Amino acid sequence: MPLNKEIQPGDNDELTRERLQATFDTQQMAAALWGSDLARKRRELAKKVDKLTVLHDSKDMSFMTREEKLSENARKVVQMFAHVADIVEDPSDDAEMFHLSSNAIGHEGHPFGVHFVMFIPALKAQADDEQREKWLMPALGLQLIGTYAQTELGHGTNLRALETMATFDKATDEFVIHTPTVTALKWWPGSLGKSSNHAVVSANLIIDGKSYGHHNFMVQIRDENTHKPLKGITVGDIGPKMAYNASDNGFLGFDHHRIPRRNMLMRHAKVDKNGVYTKPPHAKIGYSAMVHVRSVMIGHQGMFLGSASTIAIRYSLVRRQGEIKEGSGEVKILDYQTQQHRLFPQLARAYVFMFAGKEVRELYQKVLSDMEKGETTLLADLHALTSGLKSVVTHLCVAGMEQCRMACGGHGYSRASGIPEIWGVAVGGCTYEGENMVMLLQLARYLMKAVKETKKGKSLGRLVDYLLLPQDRHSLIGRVPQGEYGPHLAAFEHIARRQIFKVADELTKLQDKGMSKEIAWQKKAVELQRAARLHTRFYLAACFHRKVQSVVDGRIREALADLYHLHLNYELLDMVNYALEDAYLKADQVDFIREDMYRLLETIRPNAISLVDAFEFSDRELRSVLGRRDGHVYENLYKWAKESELNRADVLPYFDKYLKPMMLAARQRSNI
Ligand SMILES: CCCCCCC/C=C/C(=O)SCCNC(=O)CCNC(=O)[C@H](O)C(C)(C)COP(=O)(O)OP(=O)(O)OC[C@H]1O[C@@H](n2cnc3c(N)ncnc32)[C@H](O)[C@@H]1OP(=O)(O)O
Ligand SMILES: Cc1cc2nc3c(=O)[nH]c(=O)nc-3n(C[C@H](O)[C@H](O)[C@H](O)COP(=O)(O)OP(=O)(O)OC[C@H]3O[C@@H](n4cnc5c(N)ncnc54)[C@H](O)[C@@H]3O)c2cc1C
Repeated sequence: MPLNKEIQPGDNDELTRERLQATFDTQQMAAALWGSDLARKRRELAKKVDKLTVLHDSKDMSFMTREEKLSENARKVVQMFAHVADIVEDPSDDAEMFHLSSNAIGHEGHPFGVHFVMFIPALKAQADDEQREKWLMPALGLQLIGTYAQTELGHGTNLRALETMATFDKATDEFVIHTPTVTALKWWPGSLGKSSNHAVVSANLIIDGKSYGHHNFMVQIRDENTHKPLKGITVGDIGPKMAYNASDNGFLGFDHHRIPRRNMLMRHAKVDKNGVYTKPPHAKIGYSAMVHVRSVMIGHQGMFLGSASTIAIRYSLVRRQGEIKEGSGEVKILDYQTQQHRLFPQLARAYVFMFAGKEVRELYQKVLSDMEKGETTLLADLHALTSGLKSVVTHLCVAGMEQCRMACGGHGYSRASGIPEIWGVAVGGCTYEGENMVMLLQLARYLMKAVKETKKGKSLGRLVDYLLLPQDRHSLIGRVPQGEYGPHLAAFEHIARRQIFKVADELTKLQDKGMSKEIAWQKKAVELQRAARLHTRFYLAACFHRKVQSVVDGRIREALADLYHLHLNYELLDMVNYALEDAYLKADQVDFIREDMYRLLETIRPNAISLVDAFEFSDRELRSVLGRRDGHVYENLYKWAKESELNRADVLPYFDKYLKPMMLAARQRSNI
């Protein structure tokens, strides 16, 4: 029995030979990646979706208009819910449902795109028991379609400047929701434009002329039967985007639209019928739906990068181009060192992002259950961690995916590769749920507070305990036996700690000279976001370490350790300037890291296909001609191109309309 479980009769021989070299069992590696239970469920789920033709794409989405895409994904999402009980074991398991959705629908969006990821989490965390009964149950039962309407045309980041008003009218026991200016129009909410009939709307709470800041309100926006906007509501689609075009991101305006007082989500903050306001236990508890998405998107981004790596690595084993030794025949492009250097670090990142995604989800669940009891101590840690991870992971993912695309040459640029669409979806993550730079500065704020605590000999939290440790002056990389690469991990720690203390000292110096805290912060903002990035990259490396240590099976641990060690080398070289600044690393140590990285590229090469097969992405979910499991790329690229709408006739009307008359006239002129 081959260790790589993806081998099937009829596959491209090149890929089969590659798969036979696996040093580990791909299903066991899948269990390490997803957890054994989820890995099994994913496998069974993909088989079931294969059999259910109602869940299959009616044609390649690349050849559809936006309206066709919306309609196609509405059809499939309805079929998905109709069959959900036969396909998944636990419909309340986000991971299983995400896998079902990737297989059946893909990543271009659908009418329930924000319903499950924000609308329901907002209700779970912020609605009181009576409100949960009224909206959460119907929302879970698909009796309504919800979205999360916070961002406005004029403001997305600075939530304190949101303009939408919710003015309490004591006489009628209602809130009057109003959009006072064009910049106050809600702008961007997913599935708002044409699909949703309910929205959790962020608006400034105003009681007796006093503003209490923005709070969340449940607003029905469309009639449940006719789907027409309700009186006082203007709603529509904001138009095409870079990608994600099966989602109708929308705009929304209110003209003194009235809702009952009890439509304010009142688990934490409350307004009674006399207009008496009760503060929530934590000022930012109303931000929980954002924190929810930030926590799930880490793993999702890892999967996007994993998909792009799968496509590029499989294709690089099918594609032959050029000779390494003259006369010995063309080589697979993955045999070029440059190709391995381009792709294997992306593969390693995909693995660690998925591991980090799992860790951060566990922390989110813990904070959520604490919040249920009114306990909010860990909220700041979770906010700091998710802010940093969200920013670093999305940034590295899209940079990595772009490497994957370029590594596929011309065919990578074709939508047939599947990479342009997932790249377009992933890059949205750099902006949504808090623009990356802004969120890095949120983490930096936490790190600066942590430095203050450290100076008192205390730790602000588990994530910053390392700030209390003394700083080594010189790295031991290459000076002691490699072992588990402890000195490498220590270098990540050193670089992060040094940058964090350095910028904290610089801030203090500026303030000591009389500069205000805010202006000093501005002067050091670039250095602050660097500190946040380095801290997060250390967290990721440490997370990879924890994962490798936890694996019991020797073959899996060895293959995973190769990826981990490559990750350490590659990332350290990427930020080596920080280690050279204080001579922590010497030039010969940098050479040592480079040479070890090249050695690891060669070690990983025979396992490359098995490491991507272990993600167990089905062909249906990859939606890529280049990344097909069976490796039959060329004949299918030709088949795919023939589907292009431009090939419906040999001659298209624009030829007769424009080109032919021009050429005729040119010929006539030349005959004169
Ligand atoms: C998975 C696929 C999904 C695809 C669908 C995608 C759907 C996308 C949806 C969206 O994009 S919804 C809209 C998301 N919008 C944002 O993310 C807005 C970003 N802005 C903010 O989050 C905040 O405004 C801010 C940048 C965090 C700043 O907030 P604010 O000005 O109110 O606070 P500060 O003065 O900066 O900080 C005060 C204090 O509060 C702490 N804090 C801020 N946020 C949180 C939080 N979420 N949880 C806990 N604590 C928080 C902050 O750290 C400060 O603490 P101290 O330093 O004072 O202790
Ligand atoms: C695909 C997609 C889906 C979305 N879905 C939703 C949704 O469902 N619901 C919803 O409410 N919103 C949604 N959004 C909106 C999204 O949350 C906002 O676009 C995002 O929070 C950024 O806000 P902004 O657009 O106002 O950018 P801006 O804040 O205007 O940012 C522009 C630039 O200014 C910089 N900047 C801004 N403030 C600061 C600062 N304090 N310090 C330093 N630099 C700063 C930023 O870093 C950035 O470079 C979605 C957006 C996208 C792209």
